[in-house]
Amino acid sequence: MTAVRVAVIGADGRMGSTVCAAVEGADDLELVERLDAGDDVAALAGSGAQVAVDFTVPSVTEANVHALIDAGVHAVVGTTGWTEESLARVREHLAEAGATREQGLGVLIAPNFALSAVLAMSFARRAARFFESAEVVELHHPDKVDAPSGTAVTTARHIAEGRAEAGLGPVPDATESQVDGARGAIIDGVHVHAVRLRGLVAHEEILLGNPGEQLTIRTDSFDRTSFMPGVLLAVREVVHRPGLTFGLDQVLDLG
Ligand SMILES: NC(=O)C1=CN([C@@H]2O[C@H](COP(=O)(O)OP(=O)(O)OC[C@H]3O[C@@H](n4cnc5c(N)ncnc54)[C@H](O)[C@@H]3O)[C@@H](O)[C@H]2O)C=CC1
Ligand SMILES: O=C(O)C1=N[C@H](C(=O)O)C[C@H](O)C1
Repeated sequence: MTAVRVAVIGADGRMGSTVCAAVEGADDLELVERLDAGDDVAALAGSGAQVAVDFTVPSVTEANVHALIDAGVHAVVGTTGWTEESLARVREHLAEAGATREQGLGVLIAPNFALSAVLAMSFARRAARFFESAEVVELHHPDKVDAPSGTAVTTARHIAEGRAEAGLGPVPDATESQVDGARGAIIDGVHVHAVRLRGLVAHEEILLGNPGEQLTIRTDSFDRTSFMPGVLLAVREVVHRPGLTFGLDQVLDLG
């Protein structure tokens, strides 16, 4: 068995360092490069790396992915901050690169690699059509630089899709006046609230309400090792998935 050669970008960070340890602990993977701020991603072209894992910051991750496509290296990305527009640019770049390569390149971007979070998002999507109200509360460590979390943004979008397919209108809300931000961010019509608290890692509650009842879907990552099985699965899968894959649910066949 030949090991898949892996590079990690953001290797000095909380997630990147955990990914390096996980790759080193996997018999079928080999850690060949650790990159962090100031290193040249384009140099991976000659490094022998087959897959690069990016856990950096929202402001640089898209540029890293384009550099990886140019370098002919598959990408697994956990960094947040992706929009419909930035995803479309990656899709287009991959299509261009694929046309000139025998086997197309794969990019797999997932807002959350923890199984509990992936399932929570999937359950929320399925439950959304049955409830009049839906709100998302995400809770994270205070060193996180973006809010709301990528997971919460994706969860809100899934809920909005489920509601739209069922023909549900806006969530009920009689608020006429508020202190700025009191009702959270509104993403596709779904209110999203962000808590930052020392001691937390990554948590989310999805609240779904009807007259006289509530469904709460909660996911907790108490430790960054919770993301590692998903990251390693993505590394093994991305080489067989040309084009852009968004969300680990696609790999797990959750729909
Ligand atoms: N998809 C998922 O399951 C998860 C996603 N995340 C996301 O991953 C990202 C990183 O999170 P953390 O590791 O907690 O952050 P962190 O701040 O601990 O690590 C980021 C690392 O990226 C490095 N970096 C910054 N600019 C760079 C550049 N241009 N090139 C290379 N490296 C660069 C920093 O020096 C730092 O070492 C965030 O967007 C976070 O939301 C975090 C946990 C799980
Ligand atoms: O910054 C983090 O820590 C996390 N970021 C991701 C997000 O924004 O959704 C995933 C997880 O919530 C941890």
